[in-house]
Amino acid sequence: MSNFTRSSRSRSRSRSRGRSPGRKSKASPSRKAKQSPSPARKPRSSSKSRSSSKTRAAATPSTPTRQSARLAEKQTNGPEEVEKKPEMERKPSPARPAVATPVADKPVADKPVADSEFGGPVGAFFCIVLLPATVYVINIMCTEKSCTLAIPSIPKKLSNYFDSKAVMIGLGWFVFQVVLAVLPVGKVVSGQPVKGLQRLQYRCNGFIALMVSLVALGVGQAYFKVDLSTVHTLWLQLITTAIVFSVVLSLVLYIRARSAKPNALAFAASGNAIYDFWMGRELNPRIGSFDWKFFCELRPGLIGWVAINMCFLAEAYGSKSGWPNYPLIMVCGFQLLYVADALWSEEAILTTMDIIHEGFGFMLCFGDLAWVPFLYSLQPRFLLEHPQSLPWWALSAVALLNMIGFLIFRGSNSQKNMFRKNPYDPALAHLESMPTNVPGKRLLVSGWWGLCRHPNYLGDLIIGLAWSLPCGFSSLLPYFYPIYFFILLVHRAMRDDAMCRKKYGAHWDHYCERVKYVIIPYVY
Ligand SMILES: NC(=O)C1=CN([C@@H]2O[C@H](COP(=O)(O)OP(=O)(O)OC[C@H]3O[C@@H](n4cnc5c(N)ncnc54)[C@H](OP(=O)(O)O)[C@@H]3O)[C@@H](O)[C@H]2O)C=CC1
Ligand SMILES: CC(C)=CCC[C@@H](C)[C@H]1CC=C2C3=C(CC[C@@]21C)[C@@]1(C)CC[C@H](O)C(C)(C)[C@@H]1CC3
Repeated sequence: MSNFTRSSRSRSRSRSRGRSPGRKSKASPSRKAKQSPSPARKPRSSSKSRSSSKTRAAATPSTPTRQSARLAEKQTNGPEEVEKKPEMERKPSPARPAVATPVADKPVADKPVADSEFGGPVGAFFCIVLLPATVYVINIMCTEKSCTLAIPSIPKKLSNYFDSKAVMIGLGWFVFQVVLAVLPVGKVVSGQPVKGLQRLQYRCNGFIALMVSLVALGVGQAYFKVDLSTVHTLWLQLITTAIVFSVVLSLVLYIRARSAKPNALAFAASGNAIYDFWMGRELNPRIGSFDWKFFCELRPGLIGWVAINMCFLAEAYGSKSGWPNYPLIMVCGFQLLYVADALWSEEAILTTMDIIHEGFGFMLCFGDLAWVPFLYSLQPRFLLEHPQSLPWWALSAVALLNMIGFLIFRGSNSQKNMFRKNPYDPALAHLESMPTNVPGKRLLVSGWWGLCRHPNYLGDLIIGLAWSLPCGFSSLLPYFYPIYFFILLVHRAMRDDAMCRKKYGAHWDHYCERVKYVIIPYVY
């Protein structure tokens, strides 16, 4: 047993002994459910918090003075610091020691960070050049003729890359998605408070947009004889359209952000043109209530990815070669589930790093509009061009793997989202959490979030593997997604760790001691 755990137990015991029955009843669940204060409530100074502060101050060697301990208590025991369970009902809780963290740290998240992420401006420059090149290279390496890691024969004619029809399809799709997004249907949801500004409002009608888009595709093909295989035929030309469009949009956003107010700027805004173009200078660029980042993250690219898969399915069905292509049907089904779920739980994205922290620059713009639709559909395209036959037991095992990944992914994302929206949600009453120095922000330390610090990444990685396995093992390229995704998520976990350490200071270190593993319990 670590020192940490041992000391936590003894502290919990000493707290329990000193509590009177009266205090116990004060904290009874029914009473608390009634109290269930909103996150905006003013801090209370209850006898309970006074008694815990004594324990805290005593158990905190690094607390400089009693006065600072009292100040810290005020800071820590904000309105959201009410415990989820009455003290006496709790088992000695390993989450307790976090209360006894050094208390001098303040939230510093609003300060701009140095231009150090992604290797600074130089790293950003290489990302801007190399990532679009990767989209081309992977898609040129994996074609109908062959799909290997060998150096590809590169199409040389300009018409292989540019086509006016592809431009019309790309722009038409984008405008169609804008129209669906601004329709006054679907609920309006408040985002998280960021940078001390008012919560922004977001219209969530993504699931409706997905349904309308899929119906439009079906109707287009059935009644207007739209040839859906055009998407496959103009593949490289569509990629160019998406990349050029994302460059233009990022440039417009960058220029616009030069006149943005300081508090509208992203945390990473540094003043360096290349770095800011990559990371995004403005946090939430908007025209009226239309939010570019929220829109691009979930609509044109994500729905476009599913639409592309549907075009591949229609083509496979039409050509009859290798039909019924069960692996293709299965992977398209998995990916449809993933996207439909993202749009069904659209408001959950409001508590993600992208919406809260990232600016909207080339990284997200290109990632959303080009990287996602044209690389995440690699497995379905591979299966269309190279049909595989898998035994039923292999297909069943892959389906099971996808479901396990999905349960972890959705379960953990929903748990965190519910907790961030309302820490007093009765559905979360069984979970433990620990306070931080940021008023209103506790950290979950049990349930999914007690297993590791990024259970949602774990689920997502399992899902990613399940998308590639039906492609068999004849080529490594269909495994590009899980390999890239693992690197992305490990890097993302490191970035998130740095941001949270900045924000929560020593409380974050205590949290990391409590929840030791990053993504894979007992491994990493
Ligand atoms: N398919 C794809 O290409 C990609 C998918 N994703 C998926 O998107 C989802 C969101 O990812 P991402 O935004 O990176 O990460 P998270 O949704 O995990 O958000 C991280 C934030 O959650 C909060 N948090 C962390 N730990 C806790 C805790 N114990 N209790 C409560 N809040 C906590 C912190 O913010 P705070 O405390 O400020 O609230 C932290 O900054 C994931 O499921 C990921 O797999 C991500 C990238 C790419
Ligand atoms: C290499 C490169 C260009 C990186 C850009 C990263 C982006 C591709 C991803 C950053 C975060 C993303 C998320 C999703 C898609 C990929 C990007 C944009 C997401 C919308 C997928 C669906 C999920 O359910 C999600 C909503 C949780 C997720 C949010 C993050």
